[in-house]
Amino acid sequence: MGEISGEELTKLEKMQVMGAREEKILVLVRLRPLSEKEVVANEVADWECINDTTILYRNSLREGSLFPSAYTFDRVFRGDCSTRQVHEEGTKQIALSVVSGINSSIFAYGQTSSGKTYTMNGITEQTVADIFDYINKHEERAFVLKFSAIEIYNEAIRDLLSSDNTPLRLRDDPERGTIVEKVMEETLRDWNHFNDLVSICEAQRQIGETSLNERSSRSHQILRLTVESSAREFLGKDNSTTLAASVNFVDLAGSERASQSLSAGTRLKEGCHINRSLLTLGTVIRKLSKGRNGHINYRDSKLTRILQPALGGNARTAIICTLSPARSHVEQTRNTLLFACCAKEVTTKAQVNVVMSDKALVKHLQKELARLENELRCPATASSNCDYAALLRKKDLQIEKMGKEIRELTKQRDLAQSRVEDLLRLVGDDRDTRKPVPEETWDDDCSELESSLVDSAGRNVKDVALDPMQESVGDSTDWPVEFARLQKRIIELWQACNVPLIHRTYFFLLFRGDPTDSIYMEVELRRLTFMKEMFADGGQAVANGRTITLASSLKALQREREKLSRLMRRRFSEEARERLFEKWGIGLGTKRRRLQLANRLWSEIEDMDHVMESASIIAKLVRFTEQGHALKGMLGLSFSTPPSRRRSFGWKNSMASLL
Ligand SMILES: Nc1ncnc2c1ncn2[C@@H]1O[C@H](COP(=O)(O)OP(=O)(O)OP(=O)(O)O)[C@@H](O)[C@H]1O
Repeated sequence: MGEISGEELTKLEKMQVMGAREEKILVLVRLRPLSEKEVVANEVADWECINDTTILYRNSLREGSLFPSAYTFDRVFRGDCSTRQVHEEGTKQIALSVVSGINSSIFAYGQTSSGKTYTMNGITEQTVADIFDYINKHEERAFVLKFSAIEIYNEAIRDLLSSDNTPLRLRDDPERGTIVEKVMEETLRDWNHFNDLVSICEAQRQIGETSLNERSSRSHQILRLTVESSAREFLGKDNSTTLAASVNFVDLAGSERASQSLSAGTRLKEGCHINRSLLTLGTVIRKLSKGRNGHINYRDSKLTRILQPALGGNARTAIICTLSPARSHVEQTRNTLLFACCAKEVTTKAQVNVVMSDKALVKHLQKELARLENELRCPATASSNCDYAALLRKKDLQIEKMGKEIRELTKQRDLAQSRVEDLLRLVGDDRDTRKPVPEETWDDDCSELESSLVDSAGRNVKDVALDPMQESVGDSTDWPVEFARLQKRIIELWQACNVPLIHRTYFFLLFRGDPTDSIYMEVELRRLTFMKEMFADGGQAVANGRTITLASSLKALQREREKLSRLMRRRFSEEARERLFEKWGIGLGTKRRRLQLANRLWSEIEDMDHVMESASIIAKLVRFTEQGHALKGMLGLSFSTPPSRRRSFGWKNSMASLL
């Protein structure tokens, strides 16, 4: 086992090789028996599981018909079912996906005292026992298990394996999504070690007292087990690959209203936070249940940020909704069932997560590239009867895919640059805000903008491509139609995000509908969607000490227009300028005509003639036409161009060393 250390794994390149598997969240309902306290209080059990999938409210006649009396889920468990049965017949298959490299999450949701902790403790224990059992039966693979545990209490994250109470921070990692910074991760030695760690967590978890449940857990708890495995046969060899995935066990705090647990003082404060997190969880689930359209507010609470992959992302998910059968809890029970009904409409897209070693990945890509290039050169040998154009098209698409993979690899090698920095660079460089730049330096500005374009296209492929919530280019076979759709969407987003006009112009003129352009279109679309979301979310970011907001990008855009207007005097003769003013309806007697024209460029984005004309003017101003072809080559996927002839950028140098 020691051969694949955690450190070693961080050096490996991660790749998702299999197509995503889309499936609905598995929703289970578990009814607990009446508690002793409820029996003593002469409570009546009003809920009954009438078969394996349906739960019935038996008191509906007395209550009238305002609510449905029967609810159907993937599986319902009666009060006398054991947790083992819930695991075996409900969660086991999903939880155990983790050994095959598929992320999974098991949640317990329900009001206080309904049995969440009781259920999750058992499910966690049995899953870990199953994993150890699996490991014992698969000696041909070497496994590493890592365990971490956090709680979210009053919207502060605490490490349950550490006695340090300092709240942990969340960070958006371009590679791994939202991560909890500095969380302790213990490598599990054996079953006893696991039990020791769980005991530490239990002791650390905040326990409060409410009138509903004397040992009510007031925090959300997330236990995470990461499983990595490699075939022993290939360990340490060039072609070694590792499966890596995590399973989350999530025991949520009670979903009841703060008022209902007769909370006061500290308890009331807790209740508000708990409700805020659960409210966001409810909103996210409700929105997702209606499809993925529109903004999903994952970022509104720590809980949903951390659990984003489990809620519609790269994971298999099961939610166990726990219920008390007591009549006095009917309102909360219905709320829980409503949540469960929404949850069963939500789909996730799990993938097998394969980690490849540097060498294995490069070797694989080189081989594949050579094969594709060979087939392109000699199509007849590839298939004598098939349609040559169709073959070319297929190969083009494959090459695009390969290019994407290669750039993913280079991205890994350049972790120093974060996605936000890349985005900020594109929004515009406002280092020159304090002193105006003389016209003589304009060409430098252009090349700087040009570099940022190349840089962003080269570096952002993987992080944007991995975001499951982003819009995707899809597999449309009708490329011209798809191209027009993407182009329109990108132009709209440029406008919405105040993207510099030179960037728009370069991009617009370079990518004119060639099928191999699709990868750039995809990157651009996703990058812009992310940027728009960032702005929409309140939107500011800091890079190199500079803050960029929607407002500052607008200012930068205005400065760019002013620079362009100054450049018109240098690049166009007076006669040419006058022709342009006339064409653009700018009165020759009016003031600041050049600025008027600059202000109109790229302003009517619905009109493609206007867009084309704007791009053509800017291209002349920045002498883009002379550099166009070279620039496209520099964007990184021109396989036929020897690396030495390309302009040199950091990430491309590292690429050259790989190939
Ligand atoms: N299915 C069950 N069978 C028997 N007893 C159960 C069952 N579910 C829960 N209980 C008991 O009910 C009580 C409350 O359960 P538990 O603490 O798990 O509730 P909870 O939903 O986690 O509450 P809280 O949100 O306040 O933490 C415990 O004493 C537990 O042993």
